[in-house]
Amino acid sequence: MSKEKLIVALDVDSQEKALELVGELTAHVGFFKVGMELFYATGIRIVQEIVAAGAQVFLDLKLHDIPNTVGQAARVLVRSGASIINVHASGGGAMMRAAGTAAREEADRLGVPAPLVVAVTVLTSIDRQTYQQEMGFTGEIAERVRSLALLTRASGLDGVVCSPQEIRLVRDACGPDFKIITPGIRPAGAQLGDQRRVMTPGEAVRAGASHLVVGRPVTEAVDKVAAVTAILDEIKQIEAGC
Ligand SMILES: O=c1ccn([C@@H]2O[C@H](COP(=O)(O)O)[C@@H](O)[C@H]2O)c(=O)[nH]1
Repeated sequence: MSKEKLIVALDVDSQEKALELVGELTAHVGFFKVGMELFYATGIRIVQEIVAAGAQVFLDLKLHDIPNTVGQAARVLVRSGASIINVHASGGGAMMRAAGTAAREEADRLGVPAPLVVAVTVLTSIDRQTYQQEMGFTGEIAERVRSLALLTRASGLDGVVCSPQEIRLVRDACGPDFKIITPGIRPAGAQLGDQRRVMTPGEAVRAGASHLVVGRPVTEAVDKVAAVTAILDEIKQIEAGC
């Protein structure tokens, strides 16, 4: 269970570096995230290679454009074999419906399982001050995450990306089957970097996350296997009810 719960973010700039990380971690990790840096450097082939190596891929490109453009892009991304693709919820309901419909249609056409399509709510790097003073919102981040999660569900998508600090409110609002994918995961004592709304792996699992996304705490560790093992042990302890 914990092997699928943890998604390691491959934030590197070449196929060689990505496949080296996959090779090193694959005995422990069943899910990897391909984001903009790696995708722009390598294209869709890197996703196909990781899938061929036996792991699942969250293709984190955060599509955000007019509905037709996002729908057509989602159609192409389904051909990669990714298990999860995503859009920005702030693109609106029509855009999200276009992504979901296109992904299901293309998967049907190819005779493959449709990927989960999820929507990013408020980036985990944004804190209250940035949200209100720079971005000009008057309410709380949690309120916006809740309303975007409800819009995501109403638009027929499978779940959201949010910070671990909003897991419980999204779970309460959207129900037990809604996927909640949380970056902003930092083991106790780890560097925050640019992340602002964070929790530890154990806290996020206890709050009800479907998947945890972890990048630098693993990929920048001297002993990456030890870093992953420590996170998995923390997840397992919570799952076992300790
Ligand atoms: O709100 C968001 C959405 C996506 N991300 C992505 O997750 C990883 C986190 O990496 P760390 O090194 O563990 O900070 C990264 O690829 C982001 O693009 C996010 O952090 N927050």
